[in-house]
Amino acid sequence: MTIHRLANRLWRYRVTGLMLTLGVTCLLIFVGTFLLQHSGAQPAANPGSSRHDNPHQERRRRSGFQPWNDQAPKDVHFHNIIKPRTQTPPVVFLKTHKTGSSTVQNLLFRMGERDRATFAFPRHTYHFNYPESFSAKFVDELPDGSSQYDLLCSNMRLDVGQLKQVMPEDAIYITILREPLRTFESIFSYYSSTIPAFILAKKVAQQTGHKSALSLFLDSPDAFWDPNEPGNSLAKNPMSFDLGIDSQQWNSTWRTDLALLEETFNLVMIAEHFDESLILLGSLLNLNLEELAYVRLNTRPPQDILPLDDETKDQISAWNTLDVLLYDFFLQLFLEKVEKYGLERLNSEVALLRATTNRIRRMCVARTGVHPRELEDLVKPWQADTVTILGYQIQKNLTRQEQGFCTRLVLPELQYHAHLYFQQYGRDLRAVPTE
Ligand SMILES: Nc1ncnc2c1ncn2[C@@H]1O[C@H](COP(=O)(O)OS(=O)(=O)O)[C@@H](OP(=O)(O)O)[C@H]1O
Repeated sequence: MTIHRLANRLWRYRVTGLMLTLGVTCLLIFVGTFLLQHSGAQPAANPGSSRHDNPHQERRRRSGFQPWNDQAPKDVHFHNIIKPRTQTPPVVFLKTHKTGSSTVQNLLFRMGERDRATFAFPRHTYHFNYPESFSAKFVDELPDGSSQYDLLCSNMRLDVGQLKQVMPEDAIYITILREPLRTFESIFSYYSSTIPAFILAKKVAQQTGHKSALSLFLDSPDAFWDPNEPGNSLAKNPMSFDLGIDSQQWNSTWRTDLALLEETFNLVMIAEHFDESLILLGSLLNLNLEELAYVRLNTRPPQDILPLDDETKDQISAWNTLDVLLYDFFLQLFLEKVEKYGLERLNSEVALLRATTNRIRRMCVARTGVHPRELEDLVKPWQADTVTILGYQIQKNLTRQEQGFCTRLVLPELQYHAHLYFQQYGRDLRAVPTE
C-alpha cells in the first residue's frame, strides 16, 4: 500500500472516530448544561441589563435558567480592580492551535456569558470547517432578536474579508502566538494519531524501533508530508496556516500578508508573556483583574512533554521557518506595544493580576494537574489518544454562586462551548452532516 493510500485510509478512520465522538459529546452537552444550570448560577444582579436580549434568552430566564451572574462572588473580597467595567466592544479572537488559546477563550467565554453577548458560533461542531478557510456561511444564524454578533472565538483558518462580512465594523481583533519550537512539539505530540504525516512517522518509528517518531519525521519531513493532504495542514508552520497565509513555502506576498495581519489585529498576544498580554487585553476590552484571572487549560503532565536537544530545535526551526519569522515579527510588535503602554505601569499591573489570580485560584481550585480519570465529565478535558490533558478539581463547600464562578474558570473548551450554544439557541450543537 502506498503511503498516500495508507494516509487516506487512516484519515477515514479518523472521520469515523470523530463522528462517534460527536455523539458522545452531545450526551455530555446535555449533562454539562444541566449541571451548569444547577451549579450556582444565581439570578443576575441586574437582569434588565442585557446587551442583546433575545426571545430565547428571555424564555430561559423566565423558565428558571439563569445566565451567569455578572459579578465575581460577593462574599469574596476582591481588590486591585484596575477600572470599573464598561461596555465591551465586539471581539474576534482567532483561536490558534496549541498556543494557550483555550485559556484565553475561556476568559472570553466568561466575559461573553456575563454580558449576554451574541456569539458567532460555527454552524456545526466546535470549529469553522477547519482546515478550510473561513467563510461567512460557516457561521450559525443570528438568534432572533439579536442585531449583531458580539463575540467570535472558535478555531478557524483566517480569511479577513469573510470575517468582516460577519462581525461588526468596530470589532476588535485579537490572537495569540507561541514560541514555534514549543508549538510544533505540542502539535506533534497531540496530533500524532490524527495528522497523516505524523501517523506515518509514528508507524515507521514503531517498525524500526531506532528513533522517536519526532526525530524520524524531522530527519526527512518531506518523505512523510503530502502538501495536498488537507489533514496535514498543521504539520508545517501551523500558526501561519491558522492565520490564513501561505504556510507551505516562502512566497513573494509574505511581507504584504504580514502587513495585512498587522493592520487587522489590535493585539497579538504572546504566550511567553501571557500575563503581560492579558493586561494589554484588559486595557483593550475594559476588563478588570478578576475578569482576567485564569487557570492554564489543556496542560500536559511534564513527562509527556518531549525534551528538545539542539539538533531537534534546529530541525524544527528549519521545517517551520515561516512560523519563526511570523513569531519574531509579532514578538517585536508586542514589545513595542509594551513600551508604549509603559513598562513600569505594565509590571505593576502584572503583579496585581498575579496576586488576584492566586487569590481566585486558592478560592476555586482544590487540585491542579488532575488526571482525567479522576475528573467528573463536566470538567474533564477532551483527550487525544496520544497525550494526557490534565484538568482541575474545584473546592468543595463553595456557595452556589462561587461554585458557578469556579466551575466556569476550569471549564474545558468543548463543555463551555456546548453550554453557551445551548444557552443562545435553546438547542444542542449540530454534528457535521454526512454526505
Ligand atoms: N497561560 C498560559 N501560558 C502559556 N502556555 C499556556 C497557558 N495556558 C495553556 N498553555 C499551554 O498551551 C498549550 C495548549 O494550547 P491550546 O489551549 O491553544 O490548545 S488547543 O489547540 O486548544 O488544543 C499547552 O501546552 P503544551 O503542554 O505544550 O501542549 C498548555 O500548557
